[in-house]
Amino acid sequence: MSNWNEDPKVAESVCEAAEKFGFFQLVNHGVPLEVLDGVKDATHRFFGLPAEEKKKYSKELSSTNSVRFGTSFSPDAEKALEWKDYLSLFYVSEEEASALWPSACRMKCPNPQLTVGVGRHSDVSSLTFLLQDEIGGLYVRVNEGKGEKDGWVHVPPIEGSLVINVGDALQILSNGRYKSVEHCVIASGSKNRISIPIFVNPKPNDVIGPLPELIAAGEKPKYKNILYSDYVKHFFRKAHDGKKTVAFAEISS
Ligand SMILES: O=C(O)CCC(=O)C(=O)O
Ligand SMILES: [Fe+2]
Repeated sequence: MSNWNEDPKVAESVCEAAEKFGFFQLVNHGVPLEVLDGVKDATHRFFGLPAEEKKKYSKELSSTNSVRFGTSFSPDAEKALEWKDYLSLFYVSEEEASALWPSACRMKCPNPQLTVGVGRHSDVSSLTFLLQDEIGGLYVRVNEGKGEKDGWVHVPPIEGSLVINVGDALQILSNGRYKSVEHCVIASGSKNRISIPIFVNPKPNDVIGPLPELIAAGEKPKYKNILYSDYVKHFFRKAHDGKKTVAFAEISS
């Protein structure tokens, strides 16, 4: 990204990757390495806290909806729990973040072949920016529905890079041009992996649908207009189930 301003090829390859794969990694993005390392250290510090400390941010005890500590994805809906602890921080403003976010996790998975870290899903966001550590385990679906070519590709950790992926909201807004691709995380048998995804979302009260310019240009809308908060609620009502969330917005033919 270092010369995106001068070199039009940078924007072209971003568009091409968003159309073809829906996933790509950014390097030389200008976010200093120390900042990225600081975020990873902070994540380790939080998950390294005693269980009682972390529990203060659980759904039952947290004093705010903007900060939530939990486990799995939707424990009530999952037959087998996903092997994941998370701390969700909903960024509203700098003031709120400094007042409410915790100032500062550990388990080894005894049988990684019997579990998933994060089940197959696509993100509901417009775009996701993901900082992962050096352990790896993120897999992306390629050639979906293309028989033998259908498979999973590992997203190798690259120091200092950010993994970017297109989410369902952008797929819907672009009327399917940019693809929100299925992905999952395989748990490591021996190491604690951390990742910090930043989901850039429409506002809960936004109505999203294929952009009017696209329809004006003669495209047939593939998706209905939907309230984004309804879409997100639909996502969280289910266990992770691949790419099925977007069917909620599809116009049935
Ligand atoms: O941990 C990762 O690399 C990906 C996590 C993920 O896909 C998600 O939280 O939506
Ligand atoms: Fe995801």
